[in-house]
Amino acid sequence: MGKVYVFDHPLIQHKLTYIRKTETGTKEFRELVDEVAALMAFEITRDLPLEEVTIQTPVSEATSQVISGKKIAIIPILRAGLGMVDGILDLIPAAKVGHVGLYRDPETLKPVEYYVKLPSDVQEREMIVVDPMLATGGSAIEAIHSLKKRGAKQIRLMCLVGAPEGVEEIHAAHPDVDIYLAAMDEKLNEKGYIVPGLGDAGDRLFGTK
Ligand SMILES: O=P(O)(O)OC[C@H]1O[C@H](OP(=O)(O)OP(=O)(O)O)[C@H](O)[C@@H]1O
Ligand SMILES: O=c1cc[nH]c(=O)[nH]1
Ligand SMILES: [Mg+2]
Repeated sequence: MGKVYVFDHPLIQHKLTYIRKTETGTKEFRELVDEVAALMAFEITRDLPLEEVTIQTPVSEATSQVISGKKIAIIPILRAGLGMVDGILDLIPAAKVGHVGLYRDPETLKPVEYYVKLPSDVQEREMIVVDPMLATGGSAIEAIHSLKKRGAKQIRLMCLVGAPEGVEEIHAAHPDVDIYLAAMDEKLNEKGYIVPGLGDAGDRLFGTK
């Protein structure tokens, strides 16, 4: 069974509060999502393997540590996942970026896939699937399924806000995938929106409503 981690760092929680607020406009919303994604990337990379190297400081020779070549790919679920990419790349500039295009049908709440483009070395990379919202879980389940179908072996899911219903569905469909959240909210409403949530992440990011 996959694990769920909720990042309780005060900076993440503070910024998330402003992301949630109705009066936060597109520009600020976008900046805050970017900043929270970077802070979450800092937390999620805690377990990256290190190796020792010998270097020369201005004073002496020293043994020091560098990240030992772990290959990472960031996979935003379009559209809203795009809002998290730049913040993560600020911390992991060598990561490759793959895209999975999905939208949730507003009537059925089922995901509809319209685009997939991944790095060619999918099998060797650790994939971090990103999307601000984990609601019913349908979109993330489909995205992860799409990655596995193309050979991905190591997959993690990073979202800003999750609903308990969606987390449960991911565990059932993909027990090998750990989930990383900035907040676990209360529930879904009758339209499949996260309560209290932050509204429609894609529309708020791109100003389409
Ligand atoms: O867990 P689920 O119930 O599947 O819902 C979550 C999905 O819904 C939103 O995308 P949306 O369909 O609004 O597409 P968009 O990002 O293009 O706005 C969100 O960004 C997730 O991808
Ligand atoms: O609350 C929700 C649920 C799905 N998609 C969103 O953007 N927000
Ligand atoms: Mg949307």
